[in-house]
Amino acid sequence: MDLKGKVALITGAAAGIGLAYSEELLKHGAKVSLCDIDSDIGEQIADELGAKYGRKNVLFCQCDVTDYPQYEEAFEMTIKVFNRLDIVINNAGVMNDRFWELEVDVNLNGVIRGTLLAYRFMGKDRGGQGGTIVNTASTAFARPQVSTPIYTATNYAVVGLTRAYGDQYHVNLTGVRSLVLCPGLTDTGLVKEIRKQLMSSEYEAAWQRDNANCKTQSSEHVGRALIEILTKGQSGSVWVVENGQAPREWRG
Ligand SMILES: NC(=O)C1=CN([C@@H]2O[C@H](COP(=O)(O)OP(=O)(O)OC[C@H]3O[C@@H](n4cnc5c(N)ncnc54)[C@H](O)[C@@H]3O)[C@@H](O)[C@H]2O)C=CC1
Ligand SMILES: CCCCCC(=O)CC\C=C/C=C/C=C/[C@@H](O)[C@@H](O)CCCC(=O)O
Repeated sequence: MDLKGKVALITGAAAGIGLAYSEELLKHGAKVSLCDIDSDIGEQIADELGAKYGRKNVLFCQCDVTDYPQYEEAFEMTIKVFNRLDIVINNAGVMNDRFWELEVDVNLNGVIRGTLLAYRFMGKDRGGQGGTIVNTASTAFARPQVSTPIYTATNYAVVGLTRAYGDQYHVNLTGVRSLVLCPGLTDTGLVKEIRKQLMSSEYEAAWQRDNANCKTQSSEHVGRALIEILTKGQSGSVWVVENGQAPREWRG
């Protein structure tokens, strides 16, 4: 896929994996709409990336993915500024099973909102030009993270959503392809104080076991993997990126 001149909207773009996706897309000539709930860091990142890759190529939209009207405004603003939309990356996520309703609202409902909006603004059946949706899930969908059952459930659901919408039936109807990228343990700010992010402090032993054989990879590695997946991923495909290795397609 030639990314030059393409426009991508990325959620959770102010930090971690979303930021790495954004920078990699800019390096490949795309324009990015950085969407994040955190406007202080978001504006700062947009300034930094704008200085590096051209101010006209970077936009920041303050947006909470749990709030449909805010999310809708981010789509409208992106299209108003860049005049097109080609790629939607539903990446914003949290990991805290103690606040499980919020976790489900961000990690699953947020992806559903972003997917419905992507079809509305890019779907050929709705007057759009078609495009690509990339969802971020986690390797926890294939190898349950025992310490965080609810976080694990949201990732299962996102993979199911992507596979169903990724079917050729929806591609024929809308001209929109859907893919899912599942990173393994990645060095970001998702875990701040693990003790407070598990449902019970007794789950800490399970957390240690969950991660015992994982090699932490950088978010830049996941960013580079996105470009490979965008180039060769068929609609409905599921991509695992873990231990700093090249992306591999998961076939069940
Ligand atoms: N770090 C890791 O080891 C892994 C992360 N993932 C997934 O990758 C995605 C990104 O996570 P990381 O970059 O690691 O986390 P991070 O915490 O570094 O970045 C997440 C970003 O999302 C934003 N965000 C949080 N709630 C939001 C909301 N309601 N609306 C809009 N933005 C919101 C945050 O402000 C932050 O900028 C998540 O979906 C996570 O589940 C998947 C597998 C492994
Ligand atoms: C085994 C399944 C891996 C699934 C990966 C996830 O989706 C959840 C990972 C969540 C957060 C990862 C954060 C990584 C942080 C690193 O900076 C590193 O500090 C982690 C250290 C682990 C620990 O504290 O024991």
